[in-house]
Amino acid sequence: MRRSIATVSLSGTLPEKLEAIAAARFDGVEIFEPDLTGFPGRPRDIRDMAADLGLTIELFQPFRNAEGLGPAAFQRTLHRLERKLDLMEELGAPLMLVCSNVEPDAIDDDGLAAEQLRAMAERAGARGIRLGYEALAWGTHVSTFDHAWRLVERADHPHLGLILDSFHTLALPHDWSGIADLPGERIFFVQLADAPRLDMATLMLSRHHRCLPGQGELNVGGFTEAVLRAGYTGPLSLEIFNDALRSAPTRQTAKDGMRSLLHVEEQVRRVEAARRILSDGVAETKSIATAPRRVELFDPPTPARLDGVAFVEFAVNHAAQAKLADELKRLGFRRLGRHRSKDVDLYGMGDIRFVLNAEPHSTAHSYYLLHGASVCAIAYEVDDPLRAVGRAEAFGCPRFEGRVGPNELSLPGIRSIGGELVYFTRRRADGSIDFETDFLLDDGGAAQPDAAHRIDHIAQVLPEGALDAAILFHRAVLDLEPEPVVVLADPFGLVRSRAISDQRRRVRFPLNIASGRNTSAARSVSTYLGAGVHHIALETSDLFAAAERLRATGVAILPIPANYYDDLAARFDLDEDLLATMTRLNILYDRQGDGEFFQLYTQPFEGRFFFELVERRGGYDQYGAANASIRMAASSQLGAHDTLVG
Ligand SMILES: O=C(O)c1ccc(O)c(O)c1
Ligand SMILES: [Mg+2]
Repeated sequence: MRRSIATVSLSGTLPEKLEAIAAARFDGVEIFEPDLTGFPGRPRDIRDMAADLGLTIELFQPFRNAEGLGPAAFQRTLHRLERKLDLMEELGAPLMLVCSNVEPDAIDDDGLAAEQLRAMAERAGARGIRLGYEALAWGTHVSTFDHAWRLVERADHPHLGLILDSFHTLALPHDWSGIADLPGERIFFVQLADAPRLDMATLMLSRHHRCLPGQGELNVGGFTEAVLRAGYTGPLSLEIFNDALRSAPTRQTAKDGMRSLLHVEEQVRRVEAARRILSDGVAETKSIATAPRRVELFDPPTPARLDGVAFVEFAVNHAAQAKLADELKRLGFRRLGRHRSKDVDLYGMGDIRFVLNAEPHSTAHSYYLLHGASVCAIAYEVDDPLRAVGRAEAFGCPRFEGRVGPNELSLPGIRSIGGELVYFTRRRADGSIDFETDFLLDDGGAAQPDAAHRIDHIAQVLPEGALDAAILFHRAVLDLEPEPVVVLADPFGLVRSRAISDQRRRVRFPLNIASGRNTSAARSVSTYLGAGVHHIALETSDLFAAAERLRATGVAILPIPANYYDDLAARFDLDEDLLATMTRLNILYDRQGDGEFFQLYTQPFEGRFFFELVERRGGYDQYGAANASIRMAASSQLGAHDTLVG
């Protein structure tokens, strides 16, 4: 598959954009006219620049409000067209995007529009240039792909074809199943963009909130599969109008764009596979469903099976190491061992493993210097760690090789987008996890019942604008799926939160973005330079027993106001004794259908992160979003130092 991107998708000057696009290994580029008009050189300089970078200029766009015009206005269109064809000849662009007329006075006459498109195609054809007609979703008379196709078919000119754009096709409630029946050779170009489903005018959604495929909620994979089934063989080109990307780092956007296209290609394979299974046995649909595809698609190693979080690694110095160890012991963790060659301790409770890394001259140490005591790595338990790394590399993640001492294992790992490390490790037949061989294990200490047995979720805060990239990373690399966005109220602003998780809910990450400057999440990001783990929730089978134990060992629990419990009593029919116990133990509550959720929070560690204990009953599948605002308000009442992560 040839991969392309429109220059409007990136920030920067035109040369910066082209360099970033080439560095991310795109094959081609759509030149968006304002990028050219504002460039202090001639079109031929742009052609040379693209050629030097190994980029094909696929298309020049947009040519607007060209059809459905009265005679005088159409004469002006033809005049304008000739000037732009001059430009395109110099630019070396073979295809012009003509979008459907959006002027209120456009004439509603298909015959006229088709005739005018034909006249334009005749002019373009004389120069060896082709025109592609695209329906804008807010076009005055032509707003759907099938209407645009009827005009193209009626105009019947070899230099006129159809341009399909996933946004315009999928954003409207319009049946797009006919795409696969279009003649593929008449589809001249395909643009891809995703978007969230927001209740706003399509024009606003398109101009400001498009996002990379995989970051939004449109079925871009299904759309692309239909386009390829129609027999289309041209490039897939990203066209992302997005406010945040206009100011995001250019190279990062280009890299994310490539990851997104690769993700779409894999989605297409999945749609094809599902279609093949569906059509098995239905003879007449079988040939259509399994007609050989004409282009090759990205085929990465399949996702490894995710069985959970194997360990979480904290970057600490000696003082923080001792303090965190003390906190963990009060929570019920035991020291399980010490690293063979490094200043690193392993703590555990149930299946939970925390690594406290105070080794000087290590990646963890650099992380500590930059961010303070914080989570610097997360390791996943998978069935095949090397396949997991191979897949991540295929999606453009740099592999990480740490320093390995004698008798130590080299853990396969990658650097994640925020700079933290991601490791993959495997459980052995004897039940131990691979990475534990690096530790000289203690022989235990007094066994006590575990307060918690596994990690339920790890919540992270991300800088403004980083959520979409994080969603795409986890989706493409780890095959996690995003859950719906929720908005949480902090006393000093709003926090947008979107969780991503695997189907079996072995791994769950709520990702939080603070939109104000003063929310706890925003202050945490600015104080500690970047993203980070905000809290770790541990799952327990008996939160009430665990809470009593934490009280006894002196863990500082976040105090919850009495008003909250009055409100609970009003909202839910809860047993009075239960409510009294929850009040005493600062346990919060939520309900979803028959499912119930109990949770409590510890006070923040060094103002950086905290722990949560949760008990899920009866299939409760959320995170107590209703309680997050209570938590943020409650922690704002703590001492100034401790309020940072709220
Ligand atoms: O918003 C627009 O005007 C616009 C222009 C060109 C396109 O290809 C498109 O999808 C939208
Ligand atoms: Mg478009």
